[in-house]
Amino acid sequence: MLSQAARTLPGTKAQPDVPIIAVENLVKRYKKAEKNAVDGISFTVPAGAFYALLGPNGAGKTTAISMLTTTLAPTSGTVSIAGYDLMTQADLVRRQLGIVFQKPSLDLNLTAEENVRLHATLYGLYPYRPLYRLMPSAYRAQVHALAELLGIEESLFKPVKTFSGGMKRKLEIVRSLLHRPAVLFLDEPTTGLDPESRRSLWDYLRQVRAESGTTIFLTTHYLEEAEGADGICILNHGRIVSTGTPQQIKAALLQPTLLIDAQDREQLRAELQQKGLPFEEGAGFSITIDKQDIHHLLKSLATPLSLIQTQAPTLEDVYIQIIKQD
Ligand SMILES: Nc1ncnc2c1ncn2[C@@H]1O[C@H](COP(=O)(O)OP(=O)(O)OP(=O)(O)O)[C@@H](O)[C@H]1O
Repeated sequence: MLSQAARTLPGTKAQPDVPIIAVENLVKRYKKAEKNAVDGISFTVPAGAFYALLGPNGAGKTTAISMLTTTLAPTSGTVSIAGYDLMTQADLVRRQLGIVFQKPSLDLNLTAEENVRLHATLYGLYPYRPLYRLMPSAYRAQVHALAELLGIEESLFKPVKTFSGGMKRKLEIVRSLLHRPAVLFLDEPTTGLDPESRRSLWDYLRQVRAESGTTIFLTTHYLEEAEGADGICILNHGRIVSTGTPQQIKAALLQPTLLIDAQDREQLRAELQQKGLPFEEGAGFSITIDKQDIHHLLKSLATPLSLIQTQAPTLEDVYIQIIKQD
């Protein structure tokens, strides 16, 4: 469990019905570029949500997240985070953010705790003391609670160079949560991690959300990581090509597939052709069909079936379709 110090919610102006992130017509055109890298995107993220920004290489994700985190100036548009305006109140916005970028920025020769302490004192959160035990008790309580939350408390005093990739990521997250940000930005946080470390990182991030109410804004290439998101925004060529909950995005684009097969494939193929039903033949006959019509179709088939399966589309199926169509 978290100590009181770590549990305290961020000091933001966030209210449940007011979006914690509001982006309106955001544009970025790099110098000498012929096209906008981010081309007029608008979306909102409710406080406490888990929001995912997806898109293929070069879609504009890093450009967008860099603008939202105040490290890159927008060409035009407005962004407000926790009620503060990105253009006119960048300092206040920055205080609301925790950021974990693609490239780790840890000092490998220091221990995990020393990395955290350096960050805490650089950001003026606590006065610097040369030893952990001399640091204020509030700092020690907070570091301990966060390390426990992320499952690295036993390694706090070990040099970071002995850490696995997953542990380094977790340490960066501990560090980025120290000032109790309202929004935690994660740019492809699980790239390069093995499946087990990825899963464990997600378990811990879920816990972070549950315990602190922190909004999580993520970019990822791993579509299954976005399946559990409250909201998703898919970018391509700098524009939003789809947005909504994973269910809404899937429902709008893909219907479930019915997979059937028979000992007598020829007869089944002929029957499907006769009905004018488009199908793909592979491990069986894959038919895209309205849910209501499945029963009707099955009843009408004379060929004895050896396989009947319905397959719901994954976010990845939908994603590939969206990007192909764009
Ligand atoms: N500093 C820069 N100067 C000029 N063009 C840039 C710069 N950074 C990115 N771009 C261009 O902007 C577009 C969007 O790039 P961005 O890195 O934001 O995409 P991304 O979705 O993050 O891609 P990836 O998944 O590969 O990280 C690309 O066409 C890229 O070439």
